[in-house]
Amino acid sequence: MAENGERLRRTMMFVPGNNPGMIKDAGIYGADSIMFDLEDSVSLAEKDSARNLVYEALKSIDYGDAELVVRTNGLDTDFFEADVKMMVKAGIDVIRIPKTESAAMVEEMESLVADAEKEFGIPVGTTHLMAAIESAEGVMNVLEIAKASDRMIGIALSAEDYTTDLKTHRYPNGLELRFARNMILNAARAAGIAAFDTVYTDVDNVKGFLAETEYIHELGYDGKSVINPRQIPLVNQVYAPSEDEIKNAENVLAAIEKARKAGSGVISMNGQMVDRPVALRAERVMKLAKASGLIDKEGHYIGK
Ligand SMILES: CC(=O)SCCNC(=O)CCNC(=O)[C@H](O)C(C)(C)COP(=O)(O)OP(=O)(O)OC[C@H]1O[C@@H](n2cnc3c(N)ncnc32)[C@H](O)[C@@H]1OP(=O)(O)O
Ligand SMILES: O=C([O-])CC(=O)C(=O)O
Ligand SMILES: [Mg+2]
Repeated sequence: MAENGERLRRTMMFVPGNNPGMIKDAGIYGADSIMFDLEDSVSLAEKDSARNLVYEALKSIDYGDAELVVRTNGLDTDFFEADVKMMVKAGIDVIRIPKTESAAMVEEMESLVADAEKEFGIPVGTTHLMAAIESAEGVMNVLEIAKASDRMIGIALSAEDYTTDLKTHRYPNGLELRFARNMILNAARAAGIAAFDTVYTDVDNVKGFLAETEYIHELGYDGKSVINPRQIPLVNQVYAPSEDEIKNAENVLAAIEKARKAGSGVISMNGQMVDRPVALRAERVMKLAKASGLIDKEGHYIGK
């Protein structure tokens, strides 16, 4: 399984935990993170068999560099403890907590995960957590949720449940999600973790999906939960920097290096001030360019 820590998470693909075919092939589509779902895509009758299926897949299938995530059933269900135990035993990278409403819920999950790590001889702290924000209560408490544990790598908007809770539904312009999207992004940044946007369920609507992805990319989101492999290249396309952005980032990094050698933290580049935040943005552009296959080993633009 992949290392956690600072990594690109443009796409996190939901894979229903009761679907052997989808589970078997989930690694071939190039998702940055693969999320096996034991919660809402699995019927009550299939909860135990899905858990076993995902466990066996994690033990036997090579998913390459993808980060492996599982969405367990909720803390208030009869399946939650067994889900956590088996997924930790399988060595999952990240557990996605559904319908998170408070720091106490993250702490409860953390305690169970720590017990399982001890039981299975896994170093305590290995398994990371993320929280899905799916209700008004979750949005109002999002900062305490984001900061609730050192294991937290991200928080995600889950707009299907959230709009149901708000007594609205999803509209093409996304106005009903504005408050939650801004709250979640700001809480993630305040806590130093990743922010993921919600799924887009109208899988055949490429135009609508691209518009939503461009919007959350502009807001600053790290990436998006997706439900279908066809959505992966579309997200990657939006997150791929342009030639101009890459060349500018190269110049910024060269300029800041020149400044550093001269003992300064700031330099002028074609009349524009370059300092630390500009350099940090340039580094992120280069990281995305590399992931998008747009630069060579030396870090130079090689085109699309
Ligand atoms: C509100 C929530 O909780 S959302 C999260 C829970 N929901 C999910 O996890 C849904 C996951 N997605 C799916 O089940 C499906 O993609 C659907 C129902 C949305 C669309 O189904 P289809 O239109 O039949 O998919 P499509 O024709 O694009 O499938 C193409 C291929 O991709 C595979 N595929 C589709 N979705 C996924 C997926 N999420 N993970 C892995 N493989 C997938 C299919 O098995 C198919 O493979 P094949 O060509 O080898 O047969
Ligand atoms: O996390 C998601 O985007 C999917 C989900 O459960 C929801 O929208 O309620
Ligand atoms: Mg949900």
